[in-house]
Amino acid sequence: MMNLNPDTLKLPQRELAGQADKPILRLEAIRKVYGKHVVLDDLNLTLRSGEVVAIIGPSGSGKSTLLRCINMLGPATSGRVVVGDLAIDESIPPTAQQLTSLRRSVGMVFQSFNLFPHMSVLRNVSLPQERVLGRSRKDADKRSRELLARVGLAEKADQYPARCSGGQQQRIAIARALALDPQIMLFDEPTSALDPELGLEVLLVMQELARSGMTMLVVTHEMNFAETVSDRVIIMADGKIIEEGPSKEVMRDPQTDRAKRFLKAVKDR
Ligand SMILES: Nc1ncnc2c1ncn2[C@@H]1O[C@H](COP(=O)(O)OP(=O)(O)OP(=O)(O)O)[C@@H](O)[C@H]1O
Repeated sequence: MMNLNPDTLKLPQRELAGQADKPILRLEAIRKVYGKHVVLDDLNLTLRSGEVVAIIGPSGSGKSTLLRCINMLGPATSGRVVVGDLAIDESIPPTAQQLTSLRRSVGMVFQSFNLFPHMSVLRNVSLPQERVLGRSRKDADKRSRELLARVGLAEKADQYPARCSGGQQQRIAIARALALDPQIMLFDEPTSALDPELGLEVLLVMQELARSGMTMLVVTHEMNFAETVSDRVIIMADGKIIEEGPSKEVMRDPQTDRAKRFLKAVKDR
């Protein structure tokens, strides 16, 4: 079986020159409270254009909640999310225009694929483009076929999702998110519902996406991904970022306090 081996699949240094300082996503003092339970505790985070950041941490540390705040699927209690030129105060209901801009700018891939079972694969990828971007069906279908080819599924376009494996369905979900030409892609444990072999297909697509320069924020338990594909690793616990740093530093040197905390966070899951 193929493997995401750090030595065989190490990416060439991606070209970030010229954009390295440009923040594309800024989270400012994000706080999320359920009753007395503080799930996100004044969290700050900045992603630069083209950066791939892996978030790891024990169950219940707030990783999914954070992603859901970024695209307002579950707004934070307070704080600000800035995506490119769009700034959203999480404590105020967004306008329809803000929400549309956000949905265009931020693509999201979930653990479950959430494809429409009664629509063909092609239609699943085309429909959001028509609804959100106002593309014609012809243009949307053309773009969908390009993206399905990019995720290795050109031949599945006219089939129904039920005829596709879990790994294929997740790759379709990635194509669907990419079809809106997002500035950032969020992934919430995209492989955890899949057998390792099918998960690998998805990871390889994500690796290709990272290589192409897409800005990505990825909640994952895939240590190989965090080590070989991401530029930076963030460790969350109790709604806070307890550690962060370049992947190689965090993942490679088991002697540092940082790495020990990281390993404990993963073991505690
Ligand atoms: N709707 C809700 N109402 C109350 N508490 C919630 C709600 N959604 C999440 N929580 C709590 O928020 C905390 C963080 O949950 P979250 O799903 O973000 O964690 P996580 O780090 O993604 O965990 P996992 O790795 O298990 O998915 C948990 O304690 C959870 O019980």
